[in-house]
Amino acid sequence: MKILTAQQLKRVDQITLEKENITSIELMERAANTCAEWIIKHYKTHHNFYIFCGSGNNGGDGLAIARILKLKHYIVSVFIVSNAAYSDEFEENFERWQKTGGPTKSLHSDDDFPDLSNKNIVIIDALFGIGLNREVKGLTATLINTLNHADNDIISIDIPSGLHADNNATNLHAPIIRATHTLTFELPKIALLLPENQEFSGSLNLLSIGLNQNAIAQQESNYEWVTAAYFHNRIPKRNKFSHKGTFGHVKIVAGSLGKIGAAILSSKAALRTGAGLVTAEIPYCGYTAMQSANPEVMVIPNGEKHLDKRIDLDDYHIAIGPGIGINEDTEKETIRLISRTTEPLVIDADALNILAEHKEDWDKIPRFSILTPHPKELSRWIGHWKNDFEKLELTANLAEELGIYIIIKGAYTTTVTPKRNFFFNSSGNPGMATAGSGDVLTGILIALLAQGYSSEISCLLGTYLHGCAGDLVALEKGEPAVIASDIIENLGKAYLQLTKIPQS
Ligand SMILES: NC(=O)C1=CN([C@@H]2O[C@H](COP(=O)(O)OP(=O)(O)OC[C@H]3O[C@@H](n4cnc5c(N)ncnc54)[C@H](O)[C@@H]3O)[C@@H](O)[C@H]2O)[C@@H](O)CC1
Ligand SMILES: Nc1ncnc2c1ncn2[C@@H]1O[C@H](COP(=O)(O)OP(=O)(O)O)[C@@H](O)[C@H]1O
Ligand SMILES: [K+]
Repeated sequence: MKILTAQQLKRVDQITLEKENITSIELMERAANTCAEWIIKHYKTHHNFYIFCGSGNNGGDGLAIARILKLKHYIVSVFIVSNAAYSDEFEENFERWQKTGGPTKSLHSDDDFPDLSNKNIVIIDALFGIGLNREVKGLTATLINTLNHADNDIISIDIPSGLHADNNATNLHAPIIRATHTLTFELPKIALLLPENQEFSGSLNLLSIGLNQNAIAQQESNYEWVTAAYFHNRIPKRNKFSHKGTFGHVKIVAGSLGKIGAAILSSKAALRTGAGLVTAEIPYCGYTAMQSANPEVMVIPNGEKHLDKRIDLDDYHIAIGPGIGINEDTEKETIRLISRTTEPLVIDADALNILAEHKEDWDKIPRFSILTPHPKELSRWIGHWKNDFEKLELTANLAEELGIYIIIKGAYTTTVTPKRNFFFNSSGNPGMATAGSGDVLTGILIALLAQGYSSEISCLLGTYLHGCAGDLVALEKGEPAVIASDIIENLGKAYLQLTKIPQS
């Protein structure tokens, strides 16, 4: 699903109106109904809503939501930041709201702000949507700060008011609503997916309002939101006569004294993702641990406590890095490895840290290799970034120059491609911020490459499956209890969910 700019979304709104022969008011009514449905479902015990409306169509949404909730017997009050000009849809919905007889207050100064000492009152923020294009100032700025200081839940409609939908980088210190939940229409807005804006959106909920899908597909965008739908028809069935050779031989080059667990996790994840054969090349000190934990894995010992010998290539699909540590010998062998193969590698953890120090060797990294840095590791490759857009641009420069894929790990893990496309992963949860969860991703990625998936699909499918398995664990055990081994154990279920193969 594409991620569009505010301007493109307005175009899509317009095409939807023409193609479906509906009015803007009718589309707004759809949007409001979907929001009201969500609110009623999630706030069963709250009966009192304060709805703050701006003068544009976001305010129009707020007024329509107010009416729908009022007609369902909730206690609703509307507050309008007074303005010289209101949009037509606002005017129409204001009239409809007034007919319900619900209370309305115009805000002319902060003396008009309501008392928010009752924490059970739920605030609905319909001040600004994606039409906002400059910093919020004056009374609305004061109102946003006041709402942020209250302890009430805030539900933002479409986007937290004050946030610029496309690029908020220069607006970070402006007044912006800090929502508990954001109900955004149809597609996520790019600003909602970037870590620098994390304090604003709260839980992000995508609500479909039936925008024209062809119109969305026609818009040019190199930002994509990856959901289960992306993989429809992209995961081939296993051939009845296939054998373990069909699904590739993975080699996990990993581990050092005290960090053998990383190698165990990556190897197991590769098996659970469907690699035909898995060999772990690890220091001898991990031999027994690996054989006991993963009897299916073959082991090639390399070094005593750390990797210090030449790594054989053979026909392996190789991932290198988890737990290898930073040691002179290991450094030498890592660089030797990238220089000797043209097959895509998965490069993670300390292999990333080692290579970050050897810029002169970067051009030896095989094309279409996959690098999996978390932001700290990434900064060793691209240096400091001023904002998240610059981070994406600098990463794309590197991906393009070296012809590689870079997976920036974190919430909404982002795959950056050599063609400068950015894929944001929709699955996963903060429970996955736990030791070894990145090692699991490495095993998944190399197993997908071994099975013949392209580097691009391996990145997208790998990050999606990883997140989906993490979500299944969180659902069952709660986010704090998620551990890397559980993610591995749920890879099968995640795969079944994605391919909808009935479980018998
Ligand atoms: N048919 C449609 O167009 C639909 C629109 N929808 C809603 O409409 C929203 C977009 O509405 P609009 O384009 O009217 O814009 P907004 O309601 O987001 O607000 C922008 C309005 O505020 C003014 N403004 C911009 N920056 C300002 C600032 N810093 N200080 C004060 N005023 C400022 C603009 O001139 C404009 O009047 C969406 O986010 C969504 O909530 C939804 O109802 C879906 C359907
Ligand atoms: N808040 C989050 N939401 C979703 N996924 C997350 C979050 N935090 C971390 N993750 C995922 O967990 C993994 C952590 O990897 P990494 O930092 O390399 O951990 P480790 O080195 O312990 O294995 C990544 O795949 C990352 O995307
Ligand atoms: K809003």
